[in-house]
Amino acid sequence: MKDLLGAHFIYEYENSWKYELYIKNEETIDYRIHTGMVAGRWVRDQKVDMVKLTKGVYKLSWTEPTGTDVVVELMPEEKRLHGMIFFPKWVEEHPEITVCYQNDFISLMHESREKFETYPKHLVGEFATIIFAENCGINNEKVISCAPYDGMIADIIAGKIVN
Ligand SMILES: C=Cc1ccc(O)c(OC)c1
Repeated sequence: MKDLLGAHFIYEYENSWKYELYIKNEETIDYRIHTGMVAGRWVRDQKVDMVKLTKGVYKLSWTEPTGTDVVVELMPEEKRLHGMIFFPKWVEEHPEITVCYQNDFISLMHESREKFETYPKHLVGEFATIIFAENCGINNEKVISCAPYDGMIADIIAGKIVN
């Protein structure tokens, strides 16, 4: 797992959704969603299950306060990953509720998952290409510390944002 800890990735799913992931430590991730169904959403301190499946292949699995479940299989050396997202029905119907800095809206997520429908779930499984990778060290609170904005990925790739 050592090689993965502190990793900061930006990747594009084959459906064009662009996500940013920071592996803060062995049990925690931060992330930002730049484009796609819930573009603008960002999250810190999501607890995850992290395992190394074999050399160069890692699996991250977690369940979110919205009720969304996610499994991401990372193959950093191939610059590839596969993500499987299990959205409750309500997130597909009201994605805008989840577009926020979630840490400030945990009770709204919990209320919404009770108020609206869970089933049938909306599954999105896609491969993605890793377009940016660096290591920012573990427990770096600066990596994901503001909302995503248009052009942010270009700024990060250009080295205009230093953590
Ligand atoms: C729903 C969250 C979610 C889904 C897919 C991802 O690759 C991800 O990375 C941080 C997060």
